[in-house]
Amino acid sequence: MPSKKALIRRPSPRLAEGLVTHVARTEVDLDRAVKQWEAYAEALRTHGWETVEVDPADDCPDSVFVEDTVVMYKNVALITRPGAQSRRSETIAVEETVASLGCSVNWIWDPGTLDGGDVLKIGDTVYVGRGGRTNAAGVQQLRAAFEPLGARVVSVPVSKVLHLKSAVTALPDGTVIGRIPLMDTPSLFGRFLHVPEDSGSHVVLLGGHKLLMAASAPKTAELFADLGYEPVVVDIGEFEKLEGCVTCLSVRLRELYA
Ligand SMILES: NC(=O)NCCC[C@H](N)C(=O)O
Repeated sequence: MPSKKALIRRPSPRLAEGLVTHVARTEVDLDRAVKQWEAYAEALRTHGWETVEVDPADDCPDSVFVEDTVVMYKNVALITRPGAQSRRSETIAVEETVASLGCSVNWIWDPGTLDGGDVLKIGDTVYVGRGGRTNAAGVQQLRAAFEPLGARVVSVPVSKVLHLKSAVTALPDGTVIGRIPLMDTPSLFGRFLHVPEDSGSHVVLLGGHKLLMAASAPKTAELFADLGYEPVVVDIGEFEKLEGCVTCLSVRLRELYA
């Protein structure tokens, strides 16, 4: 049965210590970040999503990026084993939350590593980025978890950005959107639309024609509006300083049976 729940996680007081890999570190304003996170959560609720807060992990600077800790396929929650050691304990409370919501739970095990930001689902095709955070064993374990449920798993090399979804996401009709210079192998994706801004590559599908997008991509928002979509714009500038994007701040649970 379709559900509209979205996991979110309050920023840690140590957010400013979050990892940076492909960008230079700039100072993060925690108060502003908390306000941006609250507005992000409000945007989800305004557009019909019930937000479910995972207990905060105050000692984990990157815990607000909850997407990296769990991948949903149907009603199965695959608890990840994040590629960055400092993020491993983030999964504990996430597992408790998804189990309490009635998900079936599965896990990525050592030696596998996988970040949810590397997983892009388009219908039953599950693209997985093999890059800085997700290794070959993680890809194999993802296949083993989801292919028996009907998924077709396509692995994609990622070397230029943090995660696969730092470079590409998809519109409701399945068109992949992104920036060719950020992609290792654009030819792996079928229908592709090049967007004018790096952060325009990221959309969260809110339902219908609504796309949650970052305020830092105004030209892309204009392009999508012109294509008949309805951009819902949020300022996530403090999270972008840590290589976060709109996708990584929530996990939508659409097929719960509870
Ligand atoms: N899925 C995502 O895009 N996650 C962003 C994670 C950013 C965090 N600073 C990290 O490096 O892990």
